[in-house]
Order: sequence, then C-alpha cells, then structure tokens
Amino acid sequence: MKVIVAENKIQGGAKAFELFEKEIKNGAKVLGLATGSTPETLYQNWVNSDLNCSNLTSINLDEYVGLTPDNPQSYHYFMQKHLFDKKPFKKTYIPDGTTKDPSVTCKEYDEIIKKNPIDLQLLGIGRNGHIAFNEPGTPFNIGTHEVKLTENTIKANSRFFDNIDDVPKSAICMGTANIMASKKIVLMAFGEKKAEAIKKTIEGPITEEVPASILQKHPDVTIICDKAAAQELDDKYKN
Ligand SMILES: N[C@@H]1[C@@H](O)[C@H](O)[C@@H](COP(=O)(O)O)O[C@@H]1O
Repeated sequence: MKVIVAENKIQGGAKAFELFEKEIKNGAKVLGLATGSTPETLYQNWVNSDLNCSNLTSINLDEYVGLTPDNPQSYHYFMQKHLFDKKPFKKTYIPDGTTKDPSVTCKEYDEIIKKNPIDLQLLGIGRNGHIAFNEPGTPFNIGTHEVKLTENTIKANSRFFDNIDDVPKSAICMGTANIMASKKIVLMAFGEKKAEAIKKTIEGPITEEVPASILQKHPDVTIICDKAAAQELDDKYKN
C-alpha cells in the first residue's frame, strides 16, 4: 500500500486528481467512482480541468434503495451534480435504486463489471471501515448485493437528509470481490473521524470486521488522507 498524507482535503483532492489524470492519459478507460463528501475535492479539480472524458466509462459503487435519480440525496443526483453535468462520459453506470427486484439488478450489475473491467477504482471509507456499503461482517468474497445499512451508517449519512427517518434502510452496492478485481485502487479519507478506520485499514489485521483491511492484499492501492485522518498511523507512513 502506498500512503500519501496531504496537508488537508484541498491538497488531498488535488493529489487524487493528479493520479486520475495520469492514469487516464496512460489509457485507463473504465473508472469505478464513489460518492460521499470525501471525493468532492477530487471532483472539483476534475470539473475545473481540461480533461476530456468522452471516451470514458464509469461504474459507481452504490445507490440507496428507494431513491429515484432526481432525488437530491440519491447517488445518481450526486454524480450528475459533481461530475457528469460538467464532464460528460461515454457511458455511466450506477445501480438502479428503484428496482422492483434487487437480486436481478445485482446480477446485472456484476455482468456490467465483468464486461467492463475497472482500471481505477475510487473509494471513500466509513468510520467503521466500510467501503461502498460493505459493512463490518460482510464476506470478502461477495459480488454486488443488497445491504441493510447499520444504525451507525444511517446516523452518519443522516447529515445529508432533513430527517434521520428519511435515510433509506438499504442500498445496492458492489461487493468487496468486485472492488478487489479492479486493477488499481485509490482510497481517500479526510478528517479525524476517519483516523481509527485508516489505522485499522493499513496496520490492523485483515478481517471482515474492518472491510477496508482487505485492501492490504491488493497489489496496487494508494491511500490519500489528510493529516487528521493519518494521525494514528505509525510515523513511517507520515511521509
Ligand atoms: N456509501 C458511502 C461510502 O461510499 C462512503 O465512502 C462513506 C463515507 O462518506 P463520507 O465521504 O461522506 O465520509 O459514506 C457512504 O456510506
């Protein structure tokens, strides 16, 4: 694992964009994209750049069950607003949260990923070490699936909703196996609330209780965090 400790999320977003730009210029065509507040500084750099995305395909990690794409809290809406409206891609995939049959949607999503192997996967991380919505205890060998969100995740994500009761109770998300099949992975984490998860991810044992810890087994992972998220790491990681 390569660990880059940036001064703050602005610098971290710029570093993440440098990495994406380099990979795209070197031929990466399929990008795995993520939502949440963490990648916002990356997307700001992206939309302000002259990078042409018309040849790129994106596959997003997850979507809430029950939210339509025009719902401002949906991940469809987030991606349009933060990236796709300003940088049109050739093709974009996000799980269909309005599906009547999540298990069929999950199978179809696995097929999409199989046909479009991901060159570079972007990840954020939850405070409990979850990646996408793969919560602690999720088997490592799983593909796209419907997941019941934990109380902690519902609480953490309620800041984006008017009322905690409005937060969906489940989501469709890529599994750890889909994520691990990507050629390269970049995980971003900012703020002290992520410090414990980052320490466990990088220095802790590989365990399904900390979903991101599986990344230790991937051959090409870069973790970009700010000083606050890196504060519990061993000194050797602090550049
Ligand atoms: N499904 C998303 C994750 O993909 C994201 O990494 C996490 C952290 O979000 P934030 O970046 O807002 O801290 O939140 C959600 O649970």
